[in-house]
Amino acid sequence: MTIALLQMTSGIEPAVNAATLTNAVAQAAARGATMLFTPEMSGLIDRDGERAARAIVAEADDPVLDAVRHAAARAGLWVHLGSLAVRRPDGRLANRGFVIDGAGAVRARYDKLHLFDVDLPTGESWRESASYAPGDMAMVVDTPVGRLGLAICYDLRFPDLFRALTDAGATVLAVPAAFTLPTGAAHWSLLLRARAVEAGAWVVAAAQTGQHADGRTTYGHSMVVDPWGEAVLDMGEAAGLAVATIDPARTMEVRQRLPVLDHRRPIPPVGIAGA
Ligand SMILES: O=C(O)CNC(=O)[C@H](CS)NC(=O)CCC(=O)C(=O)O
Repeated sequence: MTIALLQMTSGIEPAVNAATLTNAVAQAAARGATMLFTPEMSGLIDRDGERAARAIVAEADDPVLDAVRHAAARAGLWVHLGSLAVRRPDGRLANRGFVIDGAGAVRARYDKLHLFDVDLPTGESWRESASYAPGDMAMVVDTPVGRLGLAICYDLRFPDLFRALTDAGATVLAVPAAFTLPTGAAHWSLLLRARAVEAGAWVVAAAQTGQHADGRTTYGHSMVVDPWGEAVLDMGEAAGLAVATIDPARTMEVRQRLPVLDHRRPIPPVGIAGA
């Protein structure tokens, strides 16, 4: 099964990002892919809050979602649109991922659960929760590549979410991202490989990369990790499209060889000695 990943340097103009996405859909189909994966915030990367607020609309009015759905239908390709910023009915924003089928229909949505409120030693400071509301539901969805568990970026640091997705039958875990440079260099591949090994599942992580028009820099290194923890694709820093092969039989083989999912135990109460 061939999948495609789009590594992007999304900018501040949704129409330009939409064109990159629709081109990638056509290219991925031409290269024989069954499904395309795109990064977090594919449709807009803009840290200018006022300008972004004008560009971010309700899901039903989102021009990027509309363009990608039509492209998917034209190509007969499934697409995981890693995320878009959308305005919720209550006025707050959601960082929302979409799984779109080969007829252009939205099969699943997922609103990022863990919001990135972090101060880095470099002086970079993020307060995602100032504008975004967290989701209230985790999600798996059946796709041609298997049962797909949905996560977004900073979610990668919370293994409980991935455990829940695995318990719900996920055999492929999607982690679209826009990682920072320092945290990417220190933790990105480590955490992706750990999630794959713990779950005995494929991890597909399409990422933002490079210097964005809003001034930020992202880490890149979109990856596919197999259920044994081996990185079968690492896209480095250049933007563009790559393909990889997902073998569902490999999941079963690894889960049989090392049946950690069957060996789980309810964790008994934790004693605190010396207290
Ligand atoms: O808001 C946008 O425009 C795009 N979204 C992001 O950049 C998000 C939220 S600020 N970034 C992360 O979650 C980085 C996590 C990370 O780097 C880590 O966990 O180390």
